[in-house]
Amino acid sequence: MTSENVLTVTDMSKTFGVVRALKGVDFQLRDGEVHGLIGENGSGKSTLTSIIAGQQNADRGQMAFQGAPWAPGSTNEALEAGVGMIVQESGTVPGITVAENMFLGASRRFSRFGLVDRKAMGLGAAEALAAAGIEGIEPSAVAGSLDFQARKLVELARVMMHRPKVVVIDETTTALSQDGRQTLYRLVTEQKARGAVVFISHDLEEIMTVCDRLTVLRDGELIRTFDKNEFDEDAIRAAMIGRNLEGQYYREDTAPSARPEVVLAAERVTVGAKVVDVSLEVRSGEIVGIGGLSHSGMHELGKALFGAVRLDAGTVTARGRRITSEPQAVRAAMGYVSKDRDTESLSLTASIRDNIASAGLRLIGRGRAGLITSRAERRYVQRPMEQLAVKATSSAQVVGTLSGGNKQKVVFGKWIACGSEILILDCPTRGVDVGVKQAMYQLMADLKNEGKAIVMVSEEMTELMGMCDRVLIMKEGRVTREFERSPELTEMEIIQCMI
Ligand SMILES: Nc1ncnc2c1ncn2[C@@H]1O[C@H](COP(=O)(O)OP(=O)(O)OP(=O)(O)O)[C@@H](O)[C@H]1O
Repeated sequence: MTSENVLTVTDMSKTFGVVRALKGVDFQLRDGEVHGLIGENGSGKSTLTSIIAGQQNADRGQMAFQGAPWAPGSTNEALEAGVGMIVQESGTVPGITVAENMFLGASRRFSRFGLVDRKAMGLGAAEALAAAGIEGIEPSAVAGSLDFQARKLVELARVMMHRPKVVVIDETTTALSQDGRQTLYRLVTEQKARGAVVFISHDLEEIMTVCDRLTVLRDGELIRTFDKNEFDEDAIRAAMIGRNLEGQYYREDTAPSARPEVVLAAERVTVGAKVVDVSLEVRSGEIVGIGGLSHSGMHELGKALFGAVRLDAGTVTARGRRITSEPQAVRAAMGYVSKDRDTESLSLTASIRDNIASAGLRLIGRGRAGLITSRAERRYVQRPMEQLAVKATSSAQVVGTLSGGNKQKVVFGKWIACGSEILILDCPTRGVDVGVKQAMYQLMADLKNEGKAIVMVSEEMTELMGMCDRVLIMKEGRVTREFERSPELTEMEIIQCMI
C-alpha cells in the first residue's frame, strides 16, 4: 500500500440551521486503503461523504483530489471525475428501468439520430451488471419493481461501471442479505486495488475486518483516526460515544418463553412464488424471528402478515380478525416497520411529530372542540423521541432532513407510541448505532414482557439468536427450519440451512 493521499479534506464545516453537522474536520484518504467511518447516528458521516461525492457543498473548508482542488457541483460530475458514492437509502429512480438508472445523465452515449437506442443501452447495462458479478437483474425491469437489495446492487454496478478512483459506501451492508454482502465485499477488494474506499458502517466487527484505517466522528467532530494495529473495540466505542456502553445488549434469558394465547396466525399463505404455503403462529409475549437470504421470501412474508400484499391463497388472522389490508392490520393493533423506510414507512416531507402521531390519532387527547391540541400531540410524541433518543432540533424537524438512523428511530417510535399489540419489524435496527440498538433491544424485551407479540425479519443472525424465542428460516418461499431459543445455537448452524 502506498501512503500517498488520494483525497484530503481540510477544516470542513457544515451547518443546517442550528445543527452543526461538521465542525472543522480534517480527513485524509490514502491510495489503496479501505477507510472506515464510524460514529453515532447523526455524528456527520453522511454529511462529510456527501460533500466529498458532490451531493452538497460545505460552508467552509477545502478538498483536494489527486493533488488538485476538488469541488464537484453534482454527484454525476463527481462520478465522471472519479469519485462515486453508494447512498444509505435508495439511490435509484423508481419509475425508470434498471438500464436507464445505470446510464442516468449519460443516455447521450446511446443516442442515434436523436433517439435513444434502448437495445444498446440494455446491453451496456447487462455488461456492467455482469462485470460487477451481479446476477438475476433484468436491465429492462422497472427499478421500482425490484426489492431493496436488488436496487442497491444496481446502484453498486452503476458506480463501479465508471471505474472510479474513490468509492464511498454509506451504510449499505445492512441493506443486503448474506449473498449480497459477498458481492459487496468482493467489489470493495477490487476497488482497493484500483483506488480507495470510504466505508461507513455501524458494525464494529465488520468495519474492523474490512478496513485498513478507521476514523471516528462524534457530534460533527473528527475524534480520532485508528491505524489497523491500533484497532481495539473498547477504545473505538469509547471514542464514538465518549463513555463505555454498559449493561446487556440482547435479552438476558436463554430459554424460549411466551404466553399461551395465539395472537397472530398465518395459515397456508401464498404470495406468487415468493411465499409458498407458509403457516405460522405467534403468541402473546413471544418474539419470532424470520431469517433467510434476500430472495427467500422473508420480506414478503412480513408484508403479507401486515396485509400489505394481496394473498394468492391462505389467511392471516390477528387478534381474531382476518387481515386483508393495512388499515385492517392497524385496527387489529398491528404495527409494521419496513426495510425500505423511505418509501414505505415514512412521510419524508412531514415533521417528526406528524409522522409519529399519524398512527395514533385516536389516542391523542382532544380539546373541547374535539380537535387534537398541539400540546397533546407534542406530549404524545415526546415519549418515544426520548426513549429512542431521536437526534433532532425539535419534533417539528422534517423527517427527510434526519440522519438515516434517526429516521429509523422515528418509524419505530411511531408504532411503539400507539401501543401496538403485534409488531412486524423488518430489519428494525438497519442503520442504527450500537447505543440505540441496545435501547431498541431493551424496548423489544420490555414489549415482550408486557405481552406484546413481535415478528422480526432480519439479516443479522446475531440479533435473531439474541432476541428471538424461535427463529424460522425461509428458503425459496417456504419455511424450511425452525430453531428454538438456546444458548447452544450457533450462527453457522442457521446460515447453513439458509443456503
Ligand atoms: N438537509 C438537512 N437539513 C437539516 N439537518 C440535516 C440535513 N442533513 C443532515 N442534517 C443533520 O446533520 C446531522 C448529521 O447528519 P448525518 O446524516 O451526516 O449523520 P450520520 O452520521 O450519517 O448518521 P446516521 O448514522 O444516522 O446515518 C444530523 O443531526 C442531521 O439531522
